[in-house]
Amino acid sequence: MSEFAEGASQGVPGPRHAPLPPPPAEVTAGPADDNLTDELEETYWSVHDGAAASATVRQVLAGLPRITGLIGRLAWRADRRAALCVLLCQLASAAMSALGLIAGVTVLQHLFAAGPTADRVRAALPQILLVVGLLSARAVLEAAVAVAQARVTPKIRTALECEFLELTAHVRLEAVEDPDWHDEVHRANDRGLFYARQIVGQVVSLAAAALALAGTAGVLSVLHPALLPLLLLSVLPVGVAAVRSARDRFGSFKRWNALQRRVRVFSWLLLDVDAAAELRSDTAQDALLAEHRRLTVKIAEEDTRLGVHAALLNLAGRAVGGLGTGITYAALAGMLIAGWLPLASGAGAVLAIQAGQAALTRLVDVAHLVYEQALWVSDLLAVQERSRGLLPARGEIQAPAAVGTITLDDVHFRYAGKDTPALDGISMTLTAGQKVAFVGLNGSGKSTCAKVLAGLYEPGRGTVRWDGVDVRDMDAASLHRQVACVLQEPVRYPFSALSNIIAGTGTLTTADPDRVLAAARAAGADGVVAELPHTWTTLLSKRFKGGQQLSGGQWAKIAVARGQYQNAPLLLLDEPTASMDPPAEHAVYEAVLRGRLREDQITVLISHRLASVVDCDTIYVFDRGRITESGSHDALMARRGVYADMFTLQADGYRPRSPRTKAVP
Ligand SMILES: Nc1ncnc2c1ncn2[C@@H]1O[C@H](COP(=O)(O)OP(=O)(O)OP(=O)(O)O)[C@@H](O)[C@H]1O
Repeated sequence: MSEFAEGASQGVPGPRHAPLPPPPAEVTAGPADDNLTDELEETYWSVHDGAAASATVRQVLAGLPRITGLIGRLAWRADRRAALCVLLCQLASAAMSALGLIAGVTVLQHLFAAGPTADRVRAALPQILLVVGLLSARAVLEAAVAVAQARVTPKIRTALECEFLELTAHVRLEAVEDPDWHDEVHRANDRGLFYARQIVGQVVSLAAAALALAGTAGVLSVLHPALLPLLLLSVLPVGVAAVRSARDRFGSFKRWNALQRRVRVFSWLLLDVDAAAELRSDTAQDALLAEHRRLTVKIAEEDTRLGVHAALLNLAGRAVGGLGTGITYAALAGMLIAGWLPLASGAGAVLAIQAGQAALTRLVDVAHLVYEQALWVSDLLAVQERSRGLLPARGEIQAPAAVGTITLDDVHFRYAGKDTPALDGISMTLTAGQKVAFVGLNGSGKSTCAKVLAGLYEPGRGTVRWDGVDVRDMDAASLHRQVACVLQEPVRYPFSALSNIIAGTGTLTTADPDRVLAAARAAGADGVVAELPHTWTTLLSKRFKGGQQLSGGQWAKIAVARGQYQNAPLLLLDEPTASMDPPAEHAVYEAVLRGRLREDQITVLISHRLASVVDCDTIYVFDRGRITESGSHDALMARRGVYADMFTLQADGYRPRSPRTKAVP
């Protein structure tokens, strides 16, 4: 059924819907005070925030070996020597701590022995020096760990970042246009790479804490095997309190983060350069500022609530931990009184238990952090893996630098999620030196056909052949190099004018000056560059000091020059001139058609302004994914079909109207 019904008055179609009641007199710009975060949708970049708060201890523990292995492999790949140094120095440092503790107990044994104090101190001196030596060695080893970590961490991040961009930048266009892919890639870029850097240090801290705990257990078992269960008794309550506190912190962070996102909506709007003019003319700033203030006050309240809650939780944790410590010390006293343990070993046990408690608290904290960060890093690696499967074909054959014919044979193409095909059996042959145009209504398939020609989309059915060779058998990158595409909304590179023109040849820095000038002239961009303060080297972005802003039409000319400079056997221009006024577009298309830099180039123009394409050798008229008419302008006009109707309609629009009779005042 049609979406529209005949309107009540004069046959004008009107929308079909139920009558709309008037709006309320009051409305909030954001959520109500008591529901600031709950109605927020989970955004693509926040899916793992607070995950550690809901993970069980078993999940966190079970994940650790995999994460440690993963980071170990990344470190190994990035810098073997540094990775090995971190591992060995970390182990050695833990051994120094344990030995230091044992040496400390021996010192105490000497000090607690019978005899004059001076003799006891003298006897303890070598052990004291040993303790000092061990602690100094530990400090040096920890510094070595930090240095090696500083070497390996940036390398891991750089390697991951380069590999990530290298892969995602080459993924097939169809995949890039999938919104889910967009979310995944941005999440990996924003969070995955960020946490990939953080997690290395965290894994090192985790290993240090685990080794310290193991070292403590080792020392206690040397002092007396019965001390091991005592350690468990004393650290378990501490561990429970640490888990509670870590979860609470992660849960709170999720809520705090949601509030920050709300605030950012307003700061973005207030700072956005595109919104600036309208905000000022609407005088909407004060309203936005008021809402911003309301939310920031809420954040301040949330901060205070969190701070107080954390302090209370900490107190409760310490109370529980203290209870465990009390029980431990009572048991220790019992062992001393029963004569199971010499006094010096008892004192050593107290030190070891304290060190063990501190190590466990750190271990729990870091384990939660590592668990959550690992989700982001795993995401990043999963995107990299998926990207590998989405790369274009790497056929054996290289696309030729010159082509005689490009043939499309019964090409079909359907976008993912669409019921109707965008191309429904397109056949055409383009020959070297030909100038052709694609015309037709919006959505008729012109741009899709251009992208299939450019090798950006692979046809679902049918073939595209270059001099008889199926492009599916060609290396996709080599094909892209032989097609110069100037698409709707061309990219505005924030670089110099010169870099903008040469970017299509795979370099931003090395130019062929004569060819650049010729390309700029052919596109009508020479006038644009000549008026810039530093001509070719002027930065085309207001974001940089001295950068210049170009108009839409000026950008289009630069983009056409970029296409011309590429000097490819196939040049596609898909309405890059849409933002130009008709005479300017006409001038650019005239320049493109007349000032071609290579005679054998096949030029495909897509335009809605038919006056721009009358000089083309062949004009293809698209309608719902099919070609309904084709031929030269004269042939199509003589045919009196759709093209002739469209052309006449546009031409009528430009014809001067008969002057109106002046109204008598
Ligand atoms: N990225 C895309 N994802 C899904 N559908 C798309 C996509 N691009 C185009 N389409 C659909 O494919 C059909 C053909 O679109 P195409 O852009 O090729 O038409 P066009 O003739 O170039 O239109 P226009 O004159 O508006 O540029 C349309 O129905 C359009 O909605």
